[in-house]
Amino acid sequence: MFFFLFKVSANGSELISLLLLIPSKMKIPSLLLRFPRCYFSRRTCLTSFHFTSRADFPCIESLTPVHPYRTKWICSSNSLRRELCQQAAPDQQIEGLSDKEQRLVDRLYSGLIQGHRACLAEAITLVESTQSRKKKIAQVLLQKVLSYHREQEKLNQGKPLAFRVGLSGPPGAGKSTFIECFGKMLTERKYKVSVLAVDPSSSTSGGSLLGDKTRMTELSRDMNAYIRPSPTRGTLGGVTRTTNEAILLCEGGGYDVVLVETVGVGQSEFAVADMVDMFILLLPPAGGDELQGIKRGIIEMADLVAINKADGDLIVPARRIQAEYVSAMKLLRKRSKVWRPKVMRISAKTGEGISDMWDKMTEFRDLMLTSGELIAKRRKQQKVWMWNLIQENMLEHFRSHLAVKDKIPLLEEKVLSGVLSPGLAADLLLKAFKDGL
Ligand SMILES: Nc1nc2c(ncn2[C@@H]2O[C@H](COP(=O)(O)OP(=O)(O)OP(=O)(O)O)[C@@H](O)[C@H]2O)c(=O)[nH]1
Repeated sequence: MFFFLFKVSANGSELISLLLLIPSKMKIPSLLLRFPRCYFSRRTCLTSFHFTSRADFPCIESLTPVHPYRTKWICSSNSLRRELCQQAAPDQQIEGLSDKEQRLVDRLYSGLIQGHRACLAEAITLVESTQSRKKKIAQVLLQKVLSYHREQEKLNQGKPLAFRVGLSGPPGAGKSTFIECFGKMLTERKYKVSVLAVDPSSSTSGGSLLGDKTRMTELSRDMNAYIRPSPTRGTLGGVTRTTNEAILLCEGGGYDVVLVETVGVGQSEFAVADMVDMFILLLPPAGGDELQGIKRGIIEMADLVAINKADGDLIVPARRIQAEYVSAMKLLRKRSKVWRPKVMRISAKTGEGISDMWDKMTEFRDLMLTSGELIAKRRKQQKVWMWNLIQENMLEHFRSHLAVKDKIPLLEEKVLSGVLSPGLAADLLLKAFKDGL
């Protein structure tokens, strides 16, 4: 037997929340977990569900509150259960999952939004899976997390739940030292921080540049931080899919700042710039020659350039590099009406400038938010995400299609030996694919 409490607004028109009292050791009924508009956080013996409007639950139309915070017992578990069953939106209904898979989704979803790190880790592993069945389960989970997101953002007056920050820089720029220092500063200020390290090298070299366990040792022990290396299987599409989804899961897990780290010498940072609110480039105090690996385009994407290691003997070169970047960035095309990219000096080792950098970052976020640019950017990113996924899946589908699979090596060989032009080979493959559809 459960008991329900409703909290209503002063004029009675808004249902603020529904509290469901469940003994702390009792399992949350899976039916409630499945319902897309149910949100809960277990507090000792209380589990609360938040709804945005009374319209969500017509059965309480007759409720007349006398006090803004008046609570009222309203119905038994059975009547709410009936209503939940009727209201589950068709697009949210989970079809084709076995009971076991359904239980997995429910468990991960409930653990995730209650902030359990183990569930977040398991959920990210699920979205990273390449197995088609697991991919399907992951999509169901993500859909639930997305609905949760939407509702939480509504409750937050439309403001995004988390600040998504991309961080890139060449190897040795001091990224891990910076994240350790920056992350600790944020957790001390009571923020929850997650770090997703996108490491395109891990699939090809077998080793991991960013996933190294010795990096960020202090932060990884911090209960308010979550660090996750994210292998991408070498494809850009892999970065897009798994990282975007991991960001969403971290936000669902209640992380206020989601930091996405890339090495800065490949293509992945371009993909990452398309999924974050702010893109930061971390550079060592070194001149052009030493930074050859850094692509020019990356500098153009930066909202903030931080020249690291501005301490000791390196202060002078750091000042010089800062001045160089300030003038170089003046020549870049303006990407925002409210923000001009900044160049700052910091020292991840001494912590100097890190707090100022956070101030600049929040200034950026606030300006972008009030001007509407942040929301517009996120919307655009959703579209880019969709098309990147289509591109990736289409290519996979194309390569493995029976009509072309066997022809590919032969035609590639002919193109390599110069017998066939690339254009003609592509036409032949595309025709075979279309005919085989
Ligand atoms: N003087 C000084 N050294 C620093 C600073 N930040 C990092 N370092 C040093 O720079 C070296 C590289 O730092 P990391 O944090 O490992 O750099 P990274 O960018 O994560 O490098 P990868 O893991 O190779 O990508 C280490 O020896 C750090 O001690 C800084 O602010 N000042």
